[in-house]
Amino acid sequence: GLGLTNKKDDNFGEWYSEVVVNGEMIEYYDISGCYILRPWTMAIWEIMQTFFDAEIKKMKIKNCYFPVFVSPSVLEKEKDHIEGFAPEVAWVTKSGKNDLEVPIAIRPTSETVMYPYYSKWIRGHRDLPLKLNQWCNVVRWEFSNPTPFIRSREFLWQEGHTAFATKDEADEEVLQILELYRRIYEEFLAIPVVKGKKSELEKFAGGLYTTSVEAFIPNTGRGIQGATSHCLGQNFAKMFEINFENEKGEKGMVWQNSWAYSTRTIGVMVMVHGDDKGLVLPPKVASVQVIVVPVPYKDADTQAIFDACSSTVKLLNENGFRAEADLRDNYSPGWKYSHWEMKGVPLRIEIGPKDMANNQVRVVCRDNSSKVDIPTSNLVEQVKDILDNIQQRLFDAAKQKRDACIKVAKTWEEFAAALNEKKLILVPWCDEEEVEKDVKTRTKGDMGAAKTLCTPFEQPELPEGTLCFASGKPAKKWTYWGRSY
Ligand SMILES: O=C1CCCN[C@@H]1CCCn1cnc2ccccc2c1=O
Repeated sequence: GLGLTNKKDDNFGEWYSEVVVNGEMIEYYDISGCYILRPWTMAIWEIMQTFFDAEIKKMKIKNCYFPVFVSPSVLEKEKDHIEGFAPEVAWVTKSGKNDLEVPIAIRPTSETVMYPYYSKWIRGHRDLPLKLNQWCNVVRWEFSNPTPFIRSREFLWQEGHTAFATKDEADEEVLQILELYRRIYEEFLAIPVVKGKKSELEKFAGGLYTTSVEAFIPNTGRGIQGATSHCLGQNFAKMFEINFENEKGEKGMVWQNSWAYSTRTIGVMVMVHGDDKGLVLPPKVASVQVIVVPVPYKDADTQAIFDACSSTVKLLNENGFRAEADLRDNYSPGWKYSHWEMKGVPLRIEIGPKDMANNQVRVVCRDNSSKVDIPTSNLVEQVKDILDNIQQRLFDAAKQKRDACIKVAKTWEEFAAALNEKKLILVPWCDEEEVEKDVKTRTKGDMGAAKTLCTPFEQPELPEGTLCFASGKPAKKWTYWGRSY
């Protein structure tokens, strides 16, 4: 049959795998950790890409494309950048039957691919700022449990790599990009995120500081890094000798940023909004926002009903909506309802003989199953309002659920209890790396250790004398902790 065999609140992992397959987003592939992205997924990716690409073009950031292959010499340019990641690098060692003289790496990220050329292209201050982005795939040969969209050996992303004459310019862009990532999540995917700064332990080791938008999955009680915007400082400029002559003729190193979001965003959206009937797509990213289904009746004028469906689709498409009609004559209306609910289409319009007679249509919302009959006279206006309401309802519901998972803890006992309750935990912390490592050790287990997720830019009041939840030392900041993906 059509329905899901797994329930979201019973066995989340199986539910998730079933929903992305039954919703026709993913097809499993014969190489572990690799997934086929079907059109239903690519349409969502392209809608986000259209928004983000237009926004970075407004910032005078240009798209480019660098090779997927990296020579070992540049990849291993800087030990501390690559050491932790080396096991994840995939290598090409042969062509045909012959071994390659020197193995070639597949890009896991493109700093080392691009920056030797940044060094060549940047001579004087007039060459700055250099702001490039690329839409591409990257490969990281991960070993922990692969999960469609969330953790795969190959994924699609955009990676921005910018170089400035001053730190101020870099600092400003880091936050501009982070705001775009917040908009991707909150305005398109209807997912609340926290903007903040990563700890020294969790940041990108090759950079100066890392900012991120952090989401949360209530069903598993795990935080998930939604997207990152790093200030690299002058670390890579030093490594790759990217310097320039400023106005006064002095030599200086550039200040750089790098930032990315990936197809992981889509997995977060499925996890947050999906239910036991399948996917639930926010209208802003739904490739089909409205599905029109004819409800023919034995002696009714079936052709007239089909024509009404087609003209309804035409009217909605002319007004900027993404609508389709399911006129297949080999499936019943009931079958079609389940099918498009599984695929998460936000709005269904049913047209039967009664609707025809009353010049109305029956509208059903996917998120809360509400049904309403609306006159065909101002259909476009009503559909616009209903889709906007669905978008807002999905965000409000996700935010309410996420906020209900937030727990403030001031002592170790409160922290440990909250962790067991799968909470997102906000604590006063002394900001000492040793303490962070100690918490990881103390919370190690088959569920994974607790770690810092981010220090939110929005800091609650921290009264004088507040002590760190873990070390008892004077607390310096409020920080979100939890288990994570
Ligand atoms: O996040 C971003 C944003 C986009 C550009 N890259 C940065 C940092 C990537 C960090 N990283 C992550 N996995 C890796 C895996 C293998 C080799 C190197 C790396 C690596 O440098």
